[in-house]
Amino acid sequence: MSFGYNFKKITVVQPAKEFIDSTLSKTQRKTPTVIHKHLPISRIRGFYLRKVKYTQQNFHDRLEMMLTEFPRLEDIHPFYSDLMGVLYDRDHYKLALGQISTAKHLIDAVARDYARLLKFGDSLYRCKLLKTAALGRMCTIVKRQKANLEYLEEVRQHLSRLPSIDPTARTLLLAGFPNVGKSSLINLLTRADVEVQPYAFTTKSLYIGHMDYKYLKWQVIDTPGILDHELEERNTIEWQSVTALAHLKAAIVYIVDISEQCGTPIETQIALFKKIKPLFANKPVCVMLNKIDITPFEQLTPENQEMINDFLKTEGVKFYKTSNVSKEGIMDMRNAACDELLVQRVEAKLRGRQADNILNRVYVAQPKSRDEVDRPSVIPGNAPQLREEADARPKIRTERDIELELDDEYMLDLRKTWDLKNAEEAADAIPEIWEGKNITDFVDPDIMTKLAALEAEEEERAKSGFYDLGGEMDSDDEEIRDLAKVIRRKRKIRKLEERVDRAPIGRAALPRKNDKQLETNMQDLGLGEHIQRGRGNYKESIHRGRSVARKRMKHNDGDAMEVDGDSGSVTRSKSRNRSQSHVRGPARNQSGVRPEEVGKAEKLRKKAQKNINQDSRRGEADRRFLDKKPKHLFSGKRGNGTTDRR
Ligand SMILES: Nc1nc2c(ncn2[C@@H]2O[C@H](COP(=O)(O)OP(=O)(O)OP(=O)(O)O)[C@@H](O)[C@H]2O)c(=O)[nH]1
Ligand SMILES: [Mg+2]
Repeated sequence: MSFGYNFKKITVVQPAKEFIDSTLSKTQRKTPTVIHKHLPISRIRGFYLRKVKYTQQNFHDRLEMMLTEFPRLEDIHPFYSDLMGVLYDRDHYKLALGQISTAKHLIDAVARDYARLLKFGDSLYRCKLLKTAALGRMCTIVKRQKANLEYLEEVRQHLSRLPSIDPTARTLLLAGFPNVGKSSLINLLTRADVEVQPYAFTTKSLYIGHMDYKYLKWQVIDTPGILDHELEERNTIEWQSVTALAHLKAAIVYIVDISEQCGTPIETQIALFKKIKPLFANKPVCVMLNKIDITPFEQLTPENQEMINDFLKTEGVKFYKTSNVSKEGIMDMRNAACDELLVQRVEAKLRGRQADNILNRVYVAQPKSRDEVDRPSVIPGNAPQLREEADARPKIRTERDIELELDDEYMLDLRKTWDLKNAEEAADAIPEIWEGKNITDFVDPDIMTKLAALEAEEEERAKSGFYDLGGEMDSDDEEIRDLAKVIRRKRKIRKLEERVDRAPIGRAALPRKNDKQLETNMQDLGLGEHIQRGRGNYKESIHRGRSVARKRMKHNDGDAMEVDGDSGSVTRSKSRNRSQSHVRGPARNQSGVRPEEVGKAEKLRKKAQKNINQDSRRGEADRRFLDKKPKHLFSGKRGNGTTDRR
């Protein structure tokens, strides 16, 4: 709606029960849930106080939102104010909002009282009881608003479906008895598709349609029919029409069915017009004598003709004989009504202060000739001579001319235009500066000679066949590679075989790291290298060949060969695993650190971790949903069972 009312965007009003459920559930979800009686009492109090405050805040916010979103009857256009008054009962509406406001204050008061009481709570149990009482009282207050909330929701739904009538726009308002052809007319004038039926009270509420006239936008409003009786006896349906007639500054089109097909005598229709005429004060009024296709004016009974002739004498009202079926007179009537309204609106605007203000600000310039003298254009006498001189002057050869002349060979040289004291300096090199240093200062003056020498050397090498050797070595290379492949394969096979031999049956190999302590002990005893991995009993560990062999080799001991015995050429450890362990790098916390600084690094690591550990200690607020969809939050409506689990 362009005029500032947005009745369509009011938030849904939940029924009391759902309102309470969702608010309590929110408290449950958003506040800590674990407290212990051994904790300091201040913490216990804070825990429950938070729950009370949080619930109050939520109730408060939701109620406050209702109060701000539902329009206040005093603040909106009188048309809407009255229409809402008629449709929803002004008193009921105001009372409902008033009670919501009271409920809001009561909830605030409850929270305040219990917050005070909670300060004296001396045990978890008492604090909990106080919290329960506070929440319970708040819920009771909301529960009492059940009827109001339901009513407001109905109002909200109805409001959102009200036609978007702009009370200030250019409007044609159709009025008359039921069944005279108002809806037929709006369907003719606009694209509104209002229901047309041959019985009374087809239209039961206001309808709006839009049309263009004189490049302006117009709204046409169809109203329910009005019966001829006293104001007090009118029903809600009729009252809507009366409200529109009373408050909208529109051109009124009053329709009279002269064929009496609608079931109402002409006399009654004219009587109604006279009765509601005060509502038309200061508005352009057109009367349509409708359905002339059924009964033309001439075929009316003499009494009726006379009555209408009398009626025609009414001052300030224009009459048109029309038919919605043959469309006779419809456009004349519409144009006249619109024109009249336009004139009236312009006059009203000019009367207002706003128009004055605009005229004061706008100045419309109206040029006037200063005298009657004829002033033809003048060409100075020496003009041809000046032109000749200009032509005779030698032409300047521009850079563009040169470019066109030279075509591809052209090079833009901006230096030639430089105006220097010594003209030859124009071609000087300009020092190139990079990071505050002159680049030429860093150029090796002999770089070119050095490069030449290098190139000469390269050439020499190429000539002497230095680079040709590569191809010949290829065959040798391949042999070595093949051999390496065979060796690698053999090694792999042997490794696998050994593993098969040595695998303890039914017992997992003990990972080495678990034996740290024992290992060091063994090392202290000088047995470090003899730990038999994967076996439990270290005392029974066998001496392997390699380490001994190595030691002896260190001492140049000839007996080394004898220890292995089986092979004369290769000295090999009996444990392949062991023999390859030294290939693994140092421990992760030692790699990249100097050995003497390992301790220090470890200390630093622990220190850095300390704060993190302290901060991430799990507390009561670390609420985790082990169950991602806790039943009580997702299981929808509850049955008749207890609700005390909150
Ligand atoms: N012959 C004829 N019938 C018409 C004319 N205008 C309306 N009607 C008929 O009159 C009947 C009532 O027309 P509506 O347009 O529904 O009348 P209404 O004033 O909107 O009636 P309510 O909505 O009940 O107040 C319908 O059957 C129309 O076809 C007309 O100019 N000539
Ligand atoms: Mg109608």
